[in-house]
Amino acid sequence: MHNTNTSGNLLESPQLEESGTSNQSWQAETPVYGALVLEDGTRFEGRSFGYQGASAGEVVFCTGMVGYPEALTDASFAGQILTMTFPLMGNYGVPDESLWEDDKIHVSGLIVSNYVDTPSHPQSKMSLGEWLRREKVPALEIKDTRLLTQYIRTHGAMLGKIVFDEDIPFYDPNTENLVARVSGTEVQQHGEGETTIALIDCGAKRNIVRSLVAKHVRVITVPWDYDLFSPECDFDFDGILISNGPGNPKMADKAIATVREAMKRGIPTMGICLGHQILSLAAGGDTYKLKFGHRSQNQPALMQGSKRCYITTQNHGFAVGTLPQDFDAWFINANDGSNEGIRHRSLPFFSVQFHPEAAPGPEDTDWIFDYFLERVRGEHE
Ligand SMILES: NC(=O)CC[C@H](N)C(=O)O
Repeated sequence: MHNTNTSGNLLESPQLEESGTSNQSWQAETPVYGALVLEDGTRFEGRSFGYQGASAGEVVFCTGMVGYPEALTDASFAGQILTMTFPLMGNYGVPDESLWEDDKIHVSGLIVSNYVDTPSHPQSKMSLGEWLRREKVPALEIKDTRLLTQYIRTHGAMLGKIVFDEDIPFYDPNTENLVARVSGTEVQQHGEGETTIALIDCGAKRNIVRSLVAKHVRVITVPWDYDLFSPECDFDFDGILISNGPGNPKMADKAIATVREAMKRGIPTMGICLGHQILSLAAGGDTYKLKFGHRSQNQPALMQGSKRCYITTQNHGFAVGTLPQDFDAWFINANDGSNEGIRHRSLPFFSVQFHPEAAPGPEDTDWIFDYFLERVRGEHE
């Protein structure tokens, strides 16, 4: 067990300073300190710049340089304490909600090395700290995020908690059906077009809908447990897209059952991230938990049968291990060889572990949506 102070040195015992009143701003005269405590007792002391309230979850790290507004509002991070490894966070503030990936922050907590409280960007509406305090999400500046990241890389994914004066129990988000918590509860229509895609919302990033609507598609978003094949479903659709989402894919049983039925009926179906895992499980494959996951905007995905390597946005802790029968690996992660996509040998069923909608990150794999739409419309040879 180690303890670190704000300069990353190992300490003998926790050195929590006296906390001030709740929700103190960064400029407060008395800085507020808290600690990130890992499940093995390792402790990182840090200055608070978010909400002053304890929070527990799984500690993960993201090596992207930018994109914190998108990451914080990505529902796939629900139940997770996110560590940003790039050393400066907050410098471009927080944009208007129309640029977020959902209408609220989903991370359980945020850990950074250096927090910048004076944003400089024409689109900034508020500082990162102000946003976190407003949404009651704790955040610490622990300085040595490298030590924390190396620790997780060495020991594997870990539970953790951000604490102030009061202790709380650890919480494992992967034992709960988080998809049910973040999925929309209503059927919603977006955009206009001759092609209709039913989007199973497991915590869908908004850029999935934006990307499809920009391609003149009508998108009907349905809750994760909606039965697309029940007589009560009063709309027609040409293809199904399964979204990203939080937690262990095996918890999303109703979505898995819907996708199994869709494939039985031969309906063109595509999955993104959690959707990739759900499609794989529905087709008879299996998933497992990676040691520490892939979270960044520079994950290399090698397209099988070619020399192409796409630089992709990713945010996942689980992966597809056993491939379903009659499917081939479509993409492989160049860093660790794990699966990044599968494709049925003859039918229009396929999925990718990375995010073709990006947000944040490179738009290089936006063509996957076109690939899907061509198959939905029967335009491919
Ligand atoms: N971004 C996602 O859809 C994440 C999928 C899943 N929750 C995982 O961590 O692997």
